[in-house]
Amino acid sequence: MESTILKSRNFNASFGTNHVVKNVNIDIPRNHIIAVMGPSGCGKTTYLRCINRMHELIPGATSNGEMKLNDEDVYQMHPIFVRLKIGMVFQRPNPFPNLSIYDNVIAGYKLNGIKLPKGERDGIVERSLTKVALWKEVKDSLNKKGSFLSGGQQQRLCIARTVAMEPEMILFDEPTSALDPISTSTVEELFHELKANYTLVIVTHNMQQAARVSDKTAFFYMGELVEYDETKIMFTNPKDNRTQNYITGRFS
Ligand SMILES: Nc1ncnc2c1ncn2[C@@H]1O[C@H](COP(=O)(O)OP(=O)(O)OP(=O)(O)O)[C@@H](O)[C@H]1O
Repeated sequence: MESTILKSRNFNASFGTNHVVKNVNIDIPRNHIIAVMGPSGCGKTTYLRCINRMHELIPGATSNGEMKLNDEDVYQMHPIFVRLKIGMVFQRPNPFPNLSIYDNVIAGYKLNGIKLPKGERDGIVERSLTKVALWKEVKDSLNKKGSFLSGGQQQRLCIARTVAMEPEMILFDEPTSALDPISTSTVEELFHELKANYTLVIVTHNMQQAARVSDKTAFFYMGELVEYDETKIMFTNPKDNRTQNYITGRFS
């Protein structure tokens, strides 16, 4: 049976007096891919950053409402623990430029002061790079800097860095918008493989991508979650006129 991993109730977020996420109610099922789409400035990224408590890092940013991971209140947990359980991958691949590929994968452990025996570290590096289909490409150059890789490989390295921490959910903020079409399709294929072990929430401006990769789609408009349904339904038979207008390109 489908179980809910993340639940928001009446969730709001603001920057000072600018109320940008309004009363969002959503249930995200485990091991699903959720696409979040909507016009520029509608609060997609802000909502994503509320899920793993990154929003509060911005001075003047506030939020309220319920956000539960496996029925535990995310806002009662230690934020570092939340960010380990709910990893994030950004628009531009951001490997640490001075670290080797190997050290990039285990960077989360080092940053959190977690010391692991060499054998365990080696295992994590190999498993994480294998999960993102990068192991074969880089296994003989693990000591090279991550910045030597192509853009698409760098993004997969960033995903490996997130996966290495064994999160339950991974949030992606326009993860392929800086990539060429071939790298984009490699990353999209990867989403399907990652779904077996993780729940993915992907903010994307690319409607074709949302249609190709996601199980469910959430449409945001002016801070509200206007519609949230099976992706097939969202793209063929949306219930709200605003969703209909957006997917037919009447506004962007
Ligand atoms: N750091 C910030 N400080 C103040 N206001 C911000 C900040 N980041 C975003 N905003 C404002 O919050 C609103 C929502 O922005 P957000 O980035 O969440 O939208 P978005 O839907 O992700 O947009 P885009 O698709 O363009 O990335 C916008 O009005 C934006 O100007």
